[in-house]
Amino acid sequence: MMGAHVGIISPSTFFPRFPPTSLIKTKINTSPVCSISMSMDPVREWILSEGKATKITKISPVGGGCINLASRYDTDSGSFFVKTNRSIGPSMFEAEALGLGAMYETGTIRVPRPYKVGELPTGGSYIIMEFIEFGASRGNQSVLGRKLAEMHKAGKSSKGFGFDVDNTIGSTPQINTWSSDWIQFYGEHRLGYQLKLASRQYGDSLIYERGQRLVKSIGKLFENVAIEPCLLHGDLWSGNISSDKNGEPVILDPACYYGHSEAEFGMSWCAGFGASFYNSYFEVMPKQPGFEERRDLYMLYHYLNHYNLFGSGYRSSAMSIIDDYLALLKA
Ligand SMILES: Nc1ncnc2c1ncn2[C@@H]1O[C@H](COP(=O)(O)OP(=O)(O)OP(=O)(O)O)[C@@H](O)[C@H]1O
Repeated sequence: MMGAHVGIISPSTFFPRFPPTSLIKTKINTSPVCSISMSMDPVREWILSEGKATKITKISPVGGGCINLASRYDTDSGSFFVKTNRSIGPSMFEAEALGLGAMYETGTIRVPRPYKVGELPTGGSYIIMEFIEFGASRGNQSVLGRKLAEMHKAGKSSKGFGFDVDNTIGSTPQINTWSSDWIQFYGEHRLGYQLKLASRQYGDSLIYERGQRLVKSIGKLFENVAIEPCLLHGDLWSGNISSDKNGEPVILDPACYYGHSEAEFGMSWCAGFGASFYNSYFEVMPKQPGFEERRDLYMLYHYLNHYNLFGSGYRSSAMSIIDDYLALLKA
């Protein structure tokens, strides 16, 4: 999927709101008042040109995020969701838009359609995407499981495991260098990266050494398993799962890459997936041999990330997963 699509999508255009006009050079209103305000405000400029609005009727703050400032723009052409970050360049939002775009293109689970990423004239960056009106409930677990599995099934990669850009998991860099070997990819770019970070920032040589010993032995957990790269949301926990007004599940705020489908459950300790979720998921993506034995391995990445992001409260969870595997694998 990624190989087929992202290569041809320019990060500066992503998914134009109205595809037929996407190749037509945008006609910008050049009346004196507008040209001053629009050049100072690229979000407004995009909404009033490619967004096909003639007026913005209301801008309201949207709470809930930690990293960025989020707003809803109501216009005579519908509503837009905009995130801005005053201190960092557009690469974070470009990666988010590429991830949303890749998931959107599978035509499976609902995700906001990304429209535009760019730099703010005063420094920082923005992303404009489809505004989704969320419903009251968290949505149907069984539908969520099925749609997620459909996304995993549809989102294929011809480049192996990885993604076209690096992105972030929380605020930690997530390295997505393409690899044809999942075990190498997961060992080096997921576990290995977090272990190095823990060693560097906390001087935690114990977790580093034991973790690296585990990395060398994880191959045994994948015997007789065929692993295909699947498009993953990458950070699927309850804060990134919602439902629209019709009760359809929506997933947000991804850290996408192509990986083993089971890695999607690495945040399941914060996701509240129940039996109906897994039953529906496995009807579409059958459970592979050894699934249960790999569950903690996939959680380990996220526990290590939480340790690196939030401190020692998560160290013991990560360490006990490592120790249990070292004992199981006699490593
Ligand atoms: N497309 C959307 N349409 C409407 N509301 C959205 C949309 N995307 C996100 N939201 C709402 O805006 C809030 C903030 O968005 P998000 O979580 O993406 O912010 P963030 O600061 O980038 O991320 P983080 O949660 O990692 O801090 C979310 O909690 C959600 O309620």
